[in-house]
Amino acid sequence: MQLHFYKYQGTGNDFILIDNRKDFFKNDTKLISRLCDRKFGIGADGLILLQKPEEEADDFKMVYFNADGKQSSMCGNGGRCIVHFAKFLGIIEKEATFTAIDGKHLATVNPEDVKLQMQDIDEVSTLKNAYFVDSGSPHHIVFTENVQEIDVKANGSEIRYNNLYKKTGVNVNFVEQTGENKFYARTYERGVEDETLSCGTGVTAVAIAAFEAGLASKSTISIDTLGGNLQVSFEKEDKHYKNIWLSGPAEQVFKGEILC
Ligand SMILES: N[C@@H](CCC[C@H](N)C(=O)O)C(=O)O
Repeated sequence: MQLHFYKYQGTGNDFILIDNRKDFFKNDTKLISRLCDRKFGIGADGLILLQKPEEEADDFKMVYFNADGKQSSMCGNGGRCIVHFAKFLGIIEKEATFTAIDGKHLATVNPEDVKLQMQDIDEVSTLKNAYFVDSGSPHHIVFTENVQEIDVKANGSEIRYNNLYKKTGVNVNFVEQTGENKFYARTYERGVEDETLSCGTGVTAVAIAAFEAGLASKSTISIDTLGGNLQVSFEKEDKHYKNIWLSGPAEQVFKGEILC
């Protein structure tokens, strides 16, 4: 079969997007990992299916797979890319409502960025020298100095496979404070098993952890990644973080067909 695909990137976190409203693409771990392979396939950190909505109020449904071919939890950058794709396909104009594995999301598209509403966060766990936040995907967060010098793949994989997480895995973020309400984050992603250039649920988790740790005082936080800048804004009510929005650029890079 010839598979028609679109390649997207959101701050360097890259994805294969497939319009699967006609339901022709069936989940196939081996095929998805080959399509995501940078030598034998198209190359991507993950693959995303845009499906017909299951709920009447939605514009579409998002189904996300990591580069290892397995379906996973929420992808924030992928969520921003699929909203851009939905606009390209003419499904939406400036606003979107869609359902992903973690629930309902709202989004807006402008020429310069896509803003995506993330799920509310009720719990920030304090660990030994680290934080844990589930922002749709599970994130371990370490605040550190000299983040550019860290071997993210080696240190991240050690944490991802340790006894605390080895059953389900975790994404690992190394974060340096670079200014007032400004941070630099580097992320080891579960399912890619390597550092990616950016992680949307990762920076969301980092912003909430930074606020909770008293390292940030504003409710809009700027986070640089290897692939560009993302902004996270939120409101805190008691212990509850709500109205969380992740904003940043998303771009269609190319489209093509691949034999599979
Ligand atoms: N790149 C993503 C996160 C994708 C999911 C993650 N690898 C996991 O399996 O938890 C993002 O932008 O949020």
